[in-house]
Amino acid sequence: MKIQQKHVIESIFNALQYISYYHSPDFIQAMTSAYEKETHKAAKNAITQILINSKMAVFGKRPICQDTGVVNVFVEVGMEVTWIANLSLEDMINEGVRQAFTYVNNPLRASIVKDPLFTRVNTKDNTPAVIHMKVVKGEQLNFIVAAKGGGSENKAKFSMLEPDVDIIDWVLEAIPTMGAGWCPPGIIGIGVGGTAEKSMLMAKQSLMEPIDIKDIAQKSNPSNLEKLRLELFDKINDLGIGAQGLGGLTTVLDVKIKDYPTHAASQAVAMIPNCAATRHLHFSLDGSGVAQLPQVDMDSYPQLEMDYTQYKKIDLSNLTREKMALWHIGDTLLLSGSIITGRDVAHKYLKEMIDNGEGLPDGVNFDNKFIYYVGPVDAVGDEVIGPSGPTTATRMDKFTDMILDNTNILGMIGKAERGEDSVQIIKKHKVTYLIAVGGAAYLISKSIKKAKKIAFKEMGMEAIYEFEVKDMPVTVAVDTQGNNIHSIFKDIKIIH
Ligand SMILES: O=C(O)C[C@H](O)C(=O)O
Repeated sequence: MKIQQKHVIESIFNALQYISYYHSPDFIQAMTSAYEKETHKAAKNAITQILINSKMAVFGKRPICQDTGVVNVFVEVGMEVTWIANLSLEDMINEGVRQAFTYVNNPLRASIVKDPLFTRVNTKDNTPAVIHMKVVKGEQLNFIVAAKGGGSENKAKFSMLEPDVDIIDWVLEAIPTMGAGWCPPGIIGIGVGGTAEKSMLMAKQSLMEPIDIKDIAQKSNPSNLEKLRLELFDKINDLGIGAQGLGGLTTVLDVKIKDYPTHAASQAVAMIPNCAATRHLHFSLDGSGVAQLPQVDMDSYPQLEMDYTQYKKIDLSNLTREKMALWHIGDTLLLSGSIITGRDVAHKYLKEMIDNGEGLPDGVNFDNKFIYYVGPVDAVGDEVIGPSGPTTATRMDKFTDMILDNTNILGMIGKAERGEDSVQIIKKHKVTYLIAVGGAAYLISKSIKKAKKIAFKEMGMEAIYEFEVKDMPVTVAVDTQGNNIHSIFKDIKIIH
């Protein structure tokens, strides 16, 4: 049967919409068992939010995470496939991406910028996808469609090791340098062998496999690669990094490894983490129509609710530095009041304006406010704003002194650890750094009651908003005395 272009486009569209709000059942199962065994309070709270958020996303048919990802597609093209098409396969895939990211009922966040070295202009529809094709025997197309978050992709590692270097040592040294910006608990994908680029590709491909480490552990006769996976799984979790880097029992839900023959002189090793918003879907097209996507059994989600009794309510409109000085790391708060958003590009522009003597943009006033590092998904229907989880604060470290020296800000809200310099600046200014849970974006968005763009309005996800929040759940990560909840990373050079 001939493969029809419209079936490819529609299947890609459906797959991307589907994975924007469905975690796969293996992921839910693995995260649920991480929840059940977690004994560290802060980590358990983060996993609880991730699981509640995941279920809410299904009911709302809205993205699990505001970072709806860069689209990665792996396609196997059967040698006997024939077509009814006038676009190239690459163009068909990109058309599916365009339609999925601009779909009126569930628009996803356009995160892709072109001309990455210079203008970095947003392509507005999240194209192009990163596509890998392989020609295989047969008469069908096999697709893996993934949406990979930027925070986890940023932490990819690669080394050309000497052949006798133990990769366990390399992995255990590299993992802490990734900090928490990759939103653990997640999955670590490793590629070993081949050439430099082949190892990277294998690391990414390995992340597309189902979570099965528990099954491997039950095997009476695991292969050498499986034994290595088990050893790495235990040793990485023994590092104690935990959910969101808060210290805990589960940092990884699985460790995947792919290998390939290599040059006698080489041992290429690549590692790519996948985050708490791991999203990928596999389907085939044989010419008979659009791919049928799996039905999800909602009973596979745990019955969890937020325990608001653990939280202290904070009215931001009458918060003072004296009151804030009583907060301690690990305190869980429900924020109500006005906060201002801003992420990478906004910080860059704010710095330029301050350096030029122009001051802050009209309408932006940080006095006694928190800045929230977020790039939201656009609102749809009667939503105030789409999913709005935190972005990696570590990238904003280089702006911390600029912001604190030039505004009367009370603190920052983001995710992951701050660098030691930022912690000292936070302490000097007697402000705080709060974290929201990366991977709980839809849940967080429900605490945003008003959202108004107030600066850089044409910059899509990089615009500055004023949010009016009611009971937004956060945790104190750096307090006014400079105590740091992410002290596990204190002496580690985080690479970001
Ligand atoms: O872009 C975002 O919203 C978040 C990003 O994926 C990050 O983890 O830093």
